[in-house]
Amino acid sequence: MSEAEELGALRDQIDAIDQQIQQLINERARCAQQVAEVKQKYCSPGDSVVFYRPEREAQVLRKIMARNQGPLGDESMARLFREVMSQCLALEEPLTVAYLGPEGTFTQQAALKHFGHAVSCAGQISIADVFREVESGAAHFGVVPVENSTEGVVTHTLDSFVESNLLICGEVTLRIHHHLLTSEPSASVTRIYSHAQSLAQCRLWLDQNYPNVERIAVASNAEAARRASQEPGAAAIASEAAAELYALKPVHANIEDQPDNTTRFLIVGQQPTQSSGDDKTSILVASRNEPGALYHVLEPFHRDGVSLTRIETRPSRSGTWSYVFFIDFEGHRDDERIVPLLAEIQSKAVDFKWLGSYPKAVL
Ligand SMILES: O=C(O)C(=O)C[C@]1(C(=O)O)C=C[C@@H](O)C=C1
Repeated sequence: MSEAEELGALRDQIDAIDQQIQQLINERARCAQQVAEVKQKYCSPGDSVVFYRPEREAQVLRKIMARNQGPLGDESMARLFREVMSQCLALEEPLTVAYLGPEGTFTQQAALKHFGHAVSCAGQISIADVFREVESGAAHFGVVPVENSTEGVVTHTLDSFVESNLLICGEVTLRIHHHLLTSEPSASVTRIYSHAQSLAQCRLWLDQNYPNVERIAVASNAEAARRASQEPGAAAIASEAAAELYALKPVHANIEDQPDNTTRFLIVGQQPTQSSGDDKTSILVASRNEPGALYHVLEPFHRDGVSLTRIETRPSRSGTWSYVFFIDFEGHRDDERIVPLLAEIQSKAVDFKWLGSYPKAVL
């Protein structure tokens, strides 16, 4: 057989398989439409129907990864299904997701990684605006950064939870790669723009490669890229998405000092999320300003063998030298062993707020 004949035979097979996949995807989409009707039928009058179900999505993606046998990798397969589910959900209800913008930020990438590309993303200029959009109902959900593996916690996000009644309904992590972007030859760069956190994450690389070039912190990496596209002699540290958006060249790729630089983002919404079987819970606890206060809050976790995944301390705004603790731990509020634990912590704390129980990040 000639090359053309061999390719022709294989491509006929691919066409036939595509036809089957297409039919099956539409069959799946019809099921999702029926699911939407059932949700509407059983929704109590006066309540709004909840179409997006983070716990079910996490379960679907986990099953896909567990049964995958290749040659496509588990994560690649899950990403394909992530998009299929995203389109199915859009048939039930088109979602608007507010994120910390502008367009081209890592938070937008995180939003698309979590929800897939069938949602409409609405970029906001601050974390407070993301919370406001969701609280007012202008957006169904919001996505905000909460911690970075090299730079630590995003304090604006934690502080927003003190005032807000929004609940965490998901988390997503993103490997952060920074690139030096410019439209000029790299030797003629006289200014480098980026967000302060990104400048910090590339500090050693900048010291070695651009020791005498001015570093200017701006509101976001996307804003840095926008400036680099307009000002002669300017470069930006930003993502590949920002490079595409502003037609800049990545003259140096992956310049972050820590190769495993990762940012964790939270999804916030109005409704509580049911247990997915592998969840995390976030709480806010204010304890008495006395010796051993933190120990008393944490002791029940140790005693019951519940793993803490994170603890952050923030000054409380209500009194000098008093603190609130943000605690993340493994388990769901409705889990048998978590119910009494939370009741005990609540009884000991001066102030207690459940911020949400949600599926651990799958992708
Ligand atoms: O199972 C549901 O509740 C659905 O609506 C179906 C489906 C899916 O496509 O699998 C779509 C949206 C939900 O967020 C979860 C899952």
